Amino acid sequence: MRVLLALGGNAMTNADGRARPEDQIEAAQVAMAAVAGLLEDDHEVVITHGNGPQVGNLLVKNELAAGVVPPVPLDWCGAQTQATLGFVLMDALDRELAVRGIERRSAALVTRTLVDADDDGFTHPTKPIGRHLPEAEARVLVDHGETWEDRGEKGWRRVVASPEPREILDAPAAVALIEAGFVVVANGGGGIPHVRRPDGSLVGVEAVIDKDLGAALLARTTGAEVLVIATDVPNAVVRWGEPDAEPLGRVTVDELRAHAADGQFASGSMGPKVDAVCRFVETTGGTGVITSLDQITAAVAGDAGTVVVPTPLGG
Ligand SMILES: NC(=O)OP(=O)(O)O
Repeated sequence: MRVLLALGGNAMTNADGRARPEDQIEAAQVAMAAVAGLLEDDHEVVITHGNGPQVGNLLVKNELAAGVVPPVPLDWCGAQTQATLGFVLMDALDRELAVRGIERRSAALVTRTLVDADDDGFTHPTKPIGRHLPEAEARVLVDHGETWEDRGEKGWRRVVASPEPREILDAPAAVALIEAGFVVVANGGGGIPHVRRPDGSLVGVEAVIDKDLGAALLARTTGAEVLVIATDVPNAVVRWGEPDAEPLGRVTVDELRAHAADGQFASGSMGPKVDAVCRFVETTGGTGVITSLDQITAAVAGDAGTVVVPTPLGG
């Protein structure tokens, strides 16, 4: 089967959310063990990844160095994260494949994604990026024109525009590489957001696309049969944090949509993951999976994780 694996920002940092190079290399190694497991089971694997921590760190570097070297816009920062995380993932996969004696080549594709210039996301920033700060420090940055919001016990986090992904512009290149046998890393950070000008040309815009929604579109566009959203918990859970909390196993897409409508999944964390797998299942009839990295091979076999399937006719 062709499997699209979406790695969250947390899968590319250490347990405290730190994104030093060594943290990212170590986290990538864990993720690529899961990919190698899927390859051993004869699946084709396409990988995408988040970039929230990394793109936020690049913006901070921009600000600190502004008087010395020219700052670059947010779409440039997103492109830089695709390149950096792409090579880190490829190196980690090569190491894992060598240990297991598997021969497979990989490629990381700088990928542009089309968004609408008048998307509400440009006027209502929702995408959390970068580090958490205490409220007092965040409010100083708000006074300088940035948008920050309270993200709970970890503190405040900057939020930026996050328009809806409409088209993976470079999907044909990804498909060509997949068909040629490559393990492809594509559409990192949801893709580099672009709009089409009235004359038909493309231009990058300052935003960060939700990588789960980008993953759902990439999975559909590349003909994946399974979309796996890897996160830090083995299942989506209803009544999270309550004594009768219930991890969801196999559910229909209508059942999962009903839980979402009931407010069971937090926006900015489990909410977009649930929305992404539902979109994928609804538009393709394929299977959506939400699970942790260590459960991925079992989840793709239907034996672990939250496995979302089409609602039967009349169901
Ligand atoms: N772009 C994006 O959604 O990144 P994270 O998953 O790391 O937040």
